[in-house]
Amino acid sequence: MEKIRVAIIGIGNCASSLIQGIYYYADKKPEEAIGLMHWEIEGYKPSDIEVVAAFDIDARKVGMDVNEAIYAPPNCTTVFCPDIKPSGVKVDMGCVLDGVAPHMAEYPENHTFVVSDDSEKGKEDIVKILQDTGAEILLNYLPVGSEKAARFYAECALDAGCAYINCMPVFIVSDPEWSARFEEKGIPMVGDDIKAQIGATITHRTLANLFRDRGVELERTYQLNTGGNTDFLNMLNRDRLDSKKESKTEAVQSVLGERMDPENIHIGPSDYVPWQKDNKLCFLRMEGKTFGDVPMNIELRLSVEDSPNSAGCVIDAIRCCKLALERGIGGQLTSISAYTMKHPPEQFTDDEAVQMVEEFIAGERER
Ligand SMILES: O=P(O)(O)OC[C@H]1O[C@@H](O)[C@H](O)[C@@H](O)[C@@H]1O
Repeated sequence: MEKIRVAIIGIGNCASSLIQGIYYYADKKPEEAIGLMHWEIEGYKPSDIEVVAAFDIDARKVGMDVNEAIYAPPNCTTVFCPDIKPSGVKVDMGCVLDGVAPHMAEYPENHTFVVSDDSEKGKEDIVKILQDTGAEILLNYLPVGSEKAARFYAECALDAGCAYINCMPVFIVSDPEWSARFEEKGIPMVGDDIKAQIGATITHRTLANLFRDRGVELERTYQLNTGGNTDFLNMLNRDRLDSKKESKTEAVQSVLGERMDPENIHIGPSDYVPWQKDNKLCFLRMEGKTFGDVPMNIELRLSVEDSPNSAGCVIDAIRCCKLALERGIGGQLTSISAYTMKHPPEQFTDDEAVQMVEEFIAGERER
């Protein structure tokens, strides 16, 4: 099978889980493969993904082989595939822009953040690397709040002719102007903001759907999230959270039909607890009224390792993106975006999205 050539921006925990997964599933038989939504997508297995370029700005990773950088601090996710051989792909210094929150340098030792003193790359350098390495897909794992950097790399993807998968909450794929530019060039895009396999968002959406289907009005709800990875540390800076909150809230609101009064819905990252490392806890409460106007509520606590939970969706987004490249489809990929992203171009229920993805894979729907 032909390889799917991917370039990654941000070699943090999410990239670590994804790359570990590529190797982890390589020597598995389909019947042994646990944790995948699809073993094969039109013949593409997880191990058909190849990382051909990598960008970061942290001195602890730049210059290192990408297969070693995935275990370097501050990465702290579970290692389920140790001792991966070097790939020969070095982590290149990227472009900083707003990719680092100012408070990052102030945090405890394992998070002490030092920007590499390698010279920053400009757009032309990055486009050249993408072209020289034959990258077909550019995967964006920048930190929440990197509005300028996310758009900068999207421009690089456009110039290099690479598909763009946007795993974080800057609205690019869901923006019709950006999508039109990608469509014009025949380049597909998937986004925005990854929705984990069994994460806070899909759990909250599923329960909201249940309330709606069973005629129970959801009157008040919150979703509080804590974690100890760099994502949660970064999100201590409230100024970086606008699009994150919008993405997460809209993902739940969209299932309800009627919009809730913003006072009655509170969803967002809530605190950084260093010892939790990549373990994310989500505390959910939903209050409603059943038959006869009688009140009820649900309290739920979800505990997941954040990054493998994200990789389980990205592994399918990459393979669907490859199908679009082969089929010459440019612009927003509606079905896989609705299935794997919190803020897709168009929201569908998760049941509808799963069906749409199967139709897309089978070639029965264009996007
Ligand atoms: O649990 P949710 O709401 O689906 O969100 C999950 C994802 O949200 C993203 O914003 C994080 O960067 C990922 O690490 C994470 O897996």
